Amino acid sequence: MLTLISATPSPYARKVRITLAEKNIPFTLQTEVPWDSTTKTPQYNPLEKLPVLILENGKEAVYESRFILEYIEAKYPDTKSMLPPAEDVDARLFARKVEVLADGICDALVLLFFEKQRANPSKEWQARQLRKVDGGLAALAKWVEGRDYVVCDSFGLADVAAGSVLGYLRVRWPDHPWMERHPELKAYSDKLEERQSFKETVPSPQKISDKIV
Ligand SMILES: N[C@@H](CCC(=O)N[C@@H](CS(=O)(=O)O)C(=O)NCC(=O)O)C(=O)O
Repeated sequence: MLTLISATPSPYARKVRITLAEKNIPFTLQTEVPWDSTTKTPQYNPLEKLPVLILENGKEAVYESRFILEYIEAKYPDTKSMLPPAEDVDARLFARKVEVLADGICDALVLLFFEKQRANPSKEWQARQLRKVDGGLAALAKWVEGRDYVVCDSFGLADVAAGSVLGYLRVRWPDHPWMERHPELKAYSDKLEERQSFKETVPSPQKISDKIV
């Protein structure tokens, strides 16, 4: 069986958990704190990041969430596709563009999270990351406006990625004003959180024991 190394707050890992659930692909969830020395992640990913998908042989591993999702789509063709039909090239590329934007917002949020923990956090660095978060959310809000799903009016990869970053904001930045600033994003996120695959993967904070910054 597949094993997914995940962490409770991880928006990147949530994308994979949601996708495996939507495709009804069974897997074992291995929850870790990638920042602690106890993590097994480096044994499977030299970049020491999760999520990591450990394949059935227990040895080979796939890492980097975008690639894990591409791998799952390619290797499990009989499951529900998370992408528009192959002939709709532009829609498929747009879905991946939404994932790039959503992941980029997550990247800036992670950098912001750790900068705030430094002894002397840089105001300029925090401002730069927050600009990326706010700019990314504004772009996402435009794509989502008035729609239930971002691409081709059906649930797919773009919604998994967009829903994961919005769910991450709920947990990691409860005081970020994105819901007031973009009510359409809030409505969109609320609807996604009603899906079973979202309900069973709600993120939560983790306790990091090691000193990392
Ligand atoms: N681009 C990567 C980012 C993954 C990532 O940053 N994972 C974090 C955990 S979390 O932020 O998702 O909770 C990690 O393992 N960090 C450990 C490290 O960077 O050494 C992906 O999409 O998989």
